Amino acid sequence: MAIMMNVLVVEDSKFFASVLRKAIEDRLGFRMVLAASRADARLALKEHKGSFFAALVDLHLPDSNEGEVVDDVSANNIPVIVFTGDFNDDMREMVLSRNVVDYVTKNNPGSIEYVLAMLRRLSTNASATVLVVDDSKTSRMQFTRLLQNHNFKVVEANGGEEALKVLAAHPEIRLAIIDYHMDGMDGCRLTEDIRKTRSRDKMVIIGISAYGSNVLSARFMKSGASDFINKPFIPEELFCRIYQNLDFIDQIESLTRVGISLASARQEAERDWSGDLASNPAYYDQVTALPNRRLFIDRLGVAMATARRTSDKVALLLFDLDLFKRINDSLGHAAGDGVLVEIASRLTSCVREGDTVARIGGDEFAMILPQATDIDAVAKFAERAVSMIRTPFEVDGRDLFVTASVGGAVFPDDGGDLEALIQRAETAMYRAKDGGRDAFQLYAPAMNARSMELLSLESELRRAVDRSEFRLVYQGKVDMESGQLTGVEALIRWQHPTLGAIAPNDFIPMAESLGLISTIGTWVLREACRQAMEWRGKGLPPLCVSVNVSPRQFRDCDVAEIVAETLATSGLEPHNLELEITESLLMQRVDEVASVLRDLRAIGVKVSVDDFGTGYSSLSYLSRMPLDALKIDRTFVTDIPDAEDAAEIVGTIINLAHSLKLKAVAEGVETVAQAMFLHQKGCDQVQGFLVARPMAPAELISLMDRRLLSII
Ligand SMILES: Nc1nc2c(ncn2[C@@H]2O[C@@H]3COP(=O)(O)O[C@H]4[C@@H](O)[C@H](n5cnc6c(=O)[nH]c(N)nc65)O[C@@H]4COP(=O)(O)O[C@H]3[C@H]2O)c(=O)[nH]1
Repeated sequence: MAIMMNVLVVEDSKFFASVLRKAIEDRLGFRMVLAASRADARLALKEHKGSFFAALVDLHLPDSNEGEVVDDVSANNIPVIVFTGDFNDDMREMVLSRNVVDYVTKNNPGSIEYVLAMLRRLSTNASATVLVVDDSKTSRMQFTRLLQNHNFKVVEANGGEEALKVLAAHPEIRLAIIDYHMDGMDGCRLTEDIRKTRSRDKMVIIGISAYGSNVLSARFMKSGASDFINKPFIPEELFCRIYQNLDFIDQIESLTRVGISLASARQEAERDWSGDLASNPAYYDQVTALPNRRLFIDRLGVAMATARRTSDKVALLLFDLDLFKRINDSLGHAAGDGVLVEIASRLTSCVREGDTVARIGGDEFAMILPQATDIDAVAKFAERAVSMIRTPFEVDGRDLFVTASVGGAVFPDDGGDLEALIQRAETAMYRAKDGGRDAFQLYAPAMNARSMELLSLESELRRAVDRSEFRLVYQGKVDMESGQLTGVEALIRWQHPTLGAIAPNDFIPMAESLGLISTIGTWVLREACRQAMEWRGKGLPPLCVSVNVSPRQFRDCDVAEIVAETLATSGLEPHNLELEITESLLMQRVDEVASVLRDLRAIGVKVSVDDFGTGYSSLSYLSRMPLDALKIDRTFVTDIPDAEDAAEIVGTIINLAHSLKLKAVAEGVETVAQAMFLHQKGCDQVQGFLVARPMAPAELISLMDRRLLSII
């Protein structure tokens, strides 16, 4: 079917409309259909149904609220670029929550050029087909939705074998996104098989995995993948990689058209860029101008080969920024990019000539230090780098604190080949994270056994759901005035057949990235409500039971509906159920989340914000959300009463909660001194080892009529 190259422009300024018409029609040769109001836009969508490949939408229109036209256009499956005057934070959040392709501020220099480049890209996408290979239907659907937002045509395959058949039937496919973990043929095998077909040597293949990023990335690249992304990722990262790779292949294709072979075309393309190497998107990250993952793998290979000849050592350091996603979620991607640029410049400033600093993933950096004979010096250097990252810096007028977990491994002592060395450095990095983050850890052989265990956990986690290997423990919450139990928090444990009880921090992130969290979360909710009713059946007083709900559950299923259904089935009164949500959820897709929270409030269920203080909540959002309590994060409670900063923060959160008419709950209370400080500051409830450890349901019964805390 021929694609009509029409662009819908919803714009009430005659000046901008005429500038855009000139640019879109004269320079790009597309037809522009203008609508000066929401009413006009609706008419145009009806009259020209199916003919728009993109829409440019101004948010300030005489007859609509911000966002309404975006919704009208998106409902017709047309990719939207928001093109508007000044943006404030609320508008940015609103736009991002609607999955628009991008937003552009009209008066910025170069904004028209940028819009034209995007329209050109969207028109090309309209004829480009992408293959998504994943054996999880939810993941496939998510990729498809994202790609269709950018105008790509998408075909899906449920596994390796099906993918090969689809490729044979669709020669037009230019790009494949392939998950690593699939039953039968894994993603790397599939990539190898695809590359064996001559006609597919120029296809872009992007490998995806939820776990074990750097080792797998090396494996994927060796199998012939063009790039690799770690799940979870932000859509911007995915599209940045897709476009960089498609652009690179376009350059190669234009060279091969004039008779140059693929290998020499690659060299040619590199030479072409050599004047300004750092802007070559195939090898350099476009945000920080550092070498990207592809060039990093290449340089590490060269450093190791050289060291093998000269009997030298090479140190590899992997940096993972702690909780970086929160900065992106809360402050926006521009602030996130600012942080990355600053970190890149700090890391670059401390290396010697011949060392490599690379950005190898969304929040991952790497350093290659050749001739690293003195391991103590490497460790000292890495610790200095960790403390440099920790120094606060200003982004958009705010002071931000970023920390990194760093793992190091040395060639050839810790690993004799690329894959092994990366895997060891990564294992050490995870150990630094597990140990409390903001630290450097050098690889030690004993770590490997644990990391191999965790890798194999992934497939077992899928099976654990069917085999009912989960159980819940309950931790009491105590009222500060009466000292009595007021409620319990349900905490999940995975009872692994050989490894024993596994803590949630070791598998919940994995469950989230594997798309299993909704199934697990629904089980937790049902089991907690059932348990609450069982206690009641034994004649115990009613207790409010709290359940953690991960942000992914809000995205993947209708939480309010599941809650209503569970309450109806179990018979638990709504006011005896509380959902604990994360602070970062409040900052994502604000309107959608607020509406689910309102539905929950209408049912009568309570909602509290967990780990409060670790994100960057905006007060305006907080006051708009129907909430019941703020739970002060354990990291602050640990440091009270002695550390002044923590004491101040805790006091402020308690006051904030009270001024928003919410309860303040402190978690992780371990000492009497902490409890006394919290009481003095007016905290309403406490939870922590001081009053009760998480325990099995039968044990909890003994606490129910005891005074658990006595402050005065
Ligand atoms: N050091 C110290 N620790 C204390 C103290 N009091 C409580 N804790 C621990 O702090 C965590 C409190 O839960 P959370 O902040 O909601 O943090 C939870 C929650 O975010 C998540 N989680 C647990 N169960 C579920 C679940 O069913 N669904 C989801 N989505 N997440 C869950 O995993 C996190 C960790 O859970 P746990 O390992 O059970 O760890 C629990 C608890 O055992 C104390 O005085 N000192």
